[in-house]
Amino acid sequence: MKVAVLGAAGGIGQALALLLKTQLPAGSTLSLYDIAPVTPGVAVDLSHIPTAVDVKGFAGEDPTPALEGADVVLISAGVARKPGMDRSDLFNINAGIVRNLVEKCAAACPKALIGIITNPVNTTVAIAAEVLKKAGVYDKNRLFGVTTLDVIRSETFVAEAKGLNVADVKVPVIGGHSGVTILPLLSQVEGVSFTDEEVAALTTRIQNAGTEVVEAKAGGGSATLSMGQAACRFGLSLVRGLQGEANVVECAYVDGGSEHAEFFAQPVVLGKNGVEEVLAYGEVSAFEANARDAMLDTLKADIQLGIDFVK
Ligand SMILES: NC(=O)C1=CN([C@@H]2O[C@H](COP(=O)(O)OP(=O)(O)OC[C@H]3O[C@@H](n4cnc5c(N)ncnc54)[C@H](O)[C@@H]3O)[C@@H](O)[C@H]2O)C=CC1
Ligand SMILES: O=C([O-])CC(=O)C(=O)O
Repeated sequence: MKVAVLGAAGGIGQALALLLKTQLPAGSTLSLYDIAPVTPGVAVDLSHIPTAVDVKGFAGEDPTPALEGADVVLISAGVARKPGMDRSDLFNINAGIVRNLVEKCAAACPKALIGIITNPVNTTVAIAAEVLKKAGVYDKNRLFGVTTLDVIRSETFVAEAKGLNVADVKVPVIGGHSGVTILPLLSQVEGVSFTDEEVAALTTRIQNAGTEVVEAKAGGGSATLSMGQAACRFGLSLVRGLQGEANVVECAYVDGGSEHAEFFAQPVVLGKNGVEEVLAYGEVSAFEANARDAMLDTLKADIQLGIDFVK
């Protein structure tokens, strides 16, 4: 199994690379790429960790050598938020970065599963899809917006609020990955009930959790370590699916035929070809149905921005 990380010298990229070096199946190759010249050094550093995962590092303008033969590509290349910025403020720089990198993926590894971490995810995934369509290699089952951080935050905050063992808490998160488009389905958490006030407060905290980190880091960037963990969980799930493991389920932002929008985060079963099955997200509360309907104009506008950028 070959996993490529693009943006590998960054805050997320380095954390993710470390976790993958220690957790990918034996015999895997971890391929690190970033424009930053330090990247081969990051690979040398990781290569001294005694696991059966081969690490290679590439820098410079062209990611192609890092991408050849990749089964999974995780993209975190781009700029991160500073206090006062919204994720959409990253569009001007990150849209072009994602477009250029996905063009290279289309040429070098057209069958790879691609996970987009770079913000604004609601838009960058639409950009990636358009680029792949233009190249004639688009397969909707192989492209993912990585929204796992919203899931792990929800699990953490619910366990804290209710005094639960976090390992037992599962929270589906649907919609997209910014502000009101992030919708945790708290009504589906097993074994607990929440008051209306708790639902409102937890939902708002989960939606603003990225900003919580941006403000706490006070100009030093956004979530990197928790995102490294989230991307590792998602990347390992992609690998487990590719290896034929059954019942690998994650929430992800996909082109899954949703009635709500062209791209929508919801639970999917992962398999040998990426998305094996898009699962219905099930019953929702009245609060959640309202929040879902209220987000759709924002989500659709975010998606259209990405489509228009490439067309
Ligand atoms: N999906 C999600 O849940 C989350 C997404 N993010 C997003 O992830 C992105 C990366 O965040 P960080 O790692 O904290 O930023 P960072 O600034 O620490 O790292 C970004 C890396 O991308 C590299 N880069 C820039 N242009 C490149 C190009 N054309 N090709 C290859 N590499 C390039 C930079 O050299 C840098 O090493 C941001 O857009 C951020 O908003 C952050 C947290 C959560
Ligand atoms: O908020 C940001 O800019 C980074 C991000 O996507 C998150 O932490 O969820």
